Amino acid sequence: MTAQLSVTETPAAVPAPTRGDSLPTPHELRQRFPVDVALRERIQAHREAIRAILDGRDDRLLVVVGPCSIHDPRSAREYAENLSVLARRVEDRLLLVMRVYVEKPRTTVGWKGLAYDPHLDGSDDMAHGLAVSREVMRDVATLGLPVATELLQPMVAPYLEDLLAWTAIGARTTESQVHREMASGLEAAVGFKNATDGGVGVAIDAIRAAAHGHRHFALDLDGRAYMRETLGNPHTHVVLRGGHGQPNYQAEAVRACREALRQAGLEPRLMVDCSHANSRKDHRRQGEVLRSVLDQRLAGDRSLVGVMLESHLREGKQALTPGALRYGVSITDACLGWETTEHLLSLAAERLR
Ligand SMILES: O=C[C@H](O)[C@H](O)COP(=O)(O)O
Ligand SMILES: C=C(OP(=O)(O)O)C(=O)O
Repeated sequence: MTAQLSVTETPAAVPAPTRGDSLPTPHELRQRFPVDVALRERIQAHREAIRAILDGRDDRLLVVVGPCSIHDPRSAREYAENLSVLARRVEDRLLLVMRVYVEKPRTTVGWKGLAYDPHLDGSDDMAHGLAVSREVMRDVATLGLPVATELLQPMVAPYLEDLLAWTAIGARTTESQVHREMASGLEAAVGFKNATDGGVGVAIDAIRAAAHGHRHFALDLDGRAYMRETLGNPHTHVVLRGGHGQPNYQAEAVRACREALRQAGLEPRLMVDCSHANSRKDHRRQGEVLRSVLDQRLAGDRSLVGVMLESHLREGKQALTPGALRYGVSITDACLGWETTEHLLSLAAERLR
């Protein structure tokens, strides 16, 4: 017999999603913030420099460094100016790439980044968010710095990817087929983070999947759906970021990952994220992790091709309290301050000389 619902048990109606504002197409934003020939060549040179490090043709250390998230274009530009000066000072031993992270993956909910909510007030002015994200990235690249970001929402990629020299696929999306497909068609090198539980296997699977060509659903520069055919991206690597509060930057964990890569028939190349679970979310510990990576490199481990640091103008983090934000302080994960960052990277270059 069919169960009857009494009047009081009427199921609640599921609210239909509402249609918000239209967004500009990637083509429109590329026209508004164009990349001229000189800048395009510079970005290509940045990509090539990163590929050379990954291929072992350049023995410098790749350093992806910058704010956990960009929330204020002015402080991002000031940070980029500082970093570009430092980049020139250490360029003989380090290739500095700036984190310009405009999308944030959240464990549950929270502010999702500049591209989503540029006014930091829940108004989610995404049209402006995309524009300001592209503008900041272009400014950073114009200063001569290679740009890194995490690509989270595949629809966002066509708005930004011509500006990117290095891309992360985050711990929460490394296992996603959609992200592996996207990575397989990027010109920039891609770092796949290990999973949030510390599992490295998903990042190794991701490298194999992204190395393949794919046909997948995508949007073109005019926002039309199409079938995208990719050739596969051979310039990818694992990023060890620790998991569930346990670090995985120490020699034993690095050796285990290197072996797993070899067994999968892949080049052993790794980046260590000095933040996240590797610092146990204490930004002050990032220096310790960096020192360990340098010790391992100097002891002969050439599989360690890069490090990542979360750093802003000022140390720590702050709650997102509209109208009461301190300039240059992260509103997502806690970061190293500029002076400490400069000191650590100057020392790192000195040790590698
Ligand atoms: O890198 C930033 C955070 O670790 C990541 O976005 C998750 O943040 P949440 O756990 O605060 O949501
Ligand atoms: C979100 C990030 O890292 P993960 O994916 O490792 O948590 C990040 O680097 O900003």
